Amino acid sequence: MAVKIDGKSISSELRLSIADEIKQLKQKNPGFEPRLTIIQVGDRPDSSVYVRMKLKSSEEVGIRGELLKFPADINQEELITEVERLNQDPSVHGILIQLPLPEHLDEPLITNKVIQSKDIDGFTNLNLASVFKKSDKPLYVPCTPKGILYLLDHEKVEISGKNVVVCGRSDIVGGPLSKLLEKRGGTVTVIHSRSTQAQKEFFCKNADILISAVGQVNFITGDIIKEGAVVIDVGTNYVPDATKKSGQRMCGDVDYASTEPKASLITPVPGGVGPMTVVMVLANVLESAKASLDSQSS
Ligand SMILES: Nc1nc2c(c(=O)[nH]1)N[C@@H](CN(C=O)c1ccc(C(=O)N[C@@H](CCC(=O)O)C(=O)O)cc1)CN2
Repeated sequence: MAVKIDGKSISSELRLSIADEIKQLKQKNPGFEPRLTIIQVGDRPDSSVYVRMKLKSSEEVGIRGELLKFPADINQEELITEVERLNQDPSVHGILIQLPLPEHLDEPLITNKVIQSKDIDGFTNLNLASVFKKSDKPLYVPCTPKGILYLLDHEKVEISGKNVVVCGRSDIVGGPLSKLLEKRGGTVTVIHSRSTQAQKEFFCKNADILISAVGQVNFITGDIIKEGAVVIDVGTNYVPDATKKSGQRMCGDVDYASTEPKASLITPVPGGVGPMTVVMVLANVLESAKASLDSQSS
């Protein structure tokens, strides 16, 4: 039986320590006020949930969080003008563009408009380049990969020398995460939409650490994992559930029932990686606000 990695309680501990640090910085530096601006375009219910969680957590730790919400049909130039305005505002330390954006908007182009010092999601080309450069360190590690690395370190999981499989190659999770794990000494294989079933099974069966971020229910089942593997589930999928008021239930990519008995450590969904993503937004905003404080005093 696996030990469950409790992302909810680990993120709560970290949130408390962030709150404590902000409180002390405010005492020493009157006027210090970390500030996060979130841009949401449209009304996707899942995005609204994540945005609310980020704003609520910001408030809890002493970060001033605010939401700029735009209609789904906003014109691209208007949105870019807003980002550029926030880039120029010295009181804003973090700019977060909630993804996904509506189809007509060029997501890579828009996320890349955020000035690097406020790119607390870590999605700009400059920041991602430093994730991929062997000897470089990114200014901000993207929040979900940062949360996963924190969980692995918290549970004292050795990465160096291990077979690590990352399922998914998105710009938000799989892409940066696979590189960060490789930088930490893991031998990393990426499984993606063009991988064959045979490749998927072969590599997963040999994985000491298996991370799934594909957004597909039951993508990982117990029969394709190695005995004792560490399994990290990044999936946020919804399946119909008549017992729930909403008529649906959240689940990950991993079939928990068949995987948990073989794994050594496993993250649940909900309550695993998701809460870590939110707390890492706070951690990155705090880093940005501290950097701006340092630049004022030097
Ligand atoms: N600009 C960004 N957009 C998106 C990101 C991101 O990192 N930056 N990631 C995802 C969604 N996401 C954050 O925005 C996110 C997903 C899930 C959770 C979470 O805590 N989930 C809970 C369950 C929540 C629920 O009840 O619905 C859990 O897993 O326990 C937080 C953030 C895409 N967009």
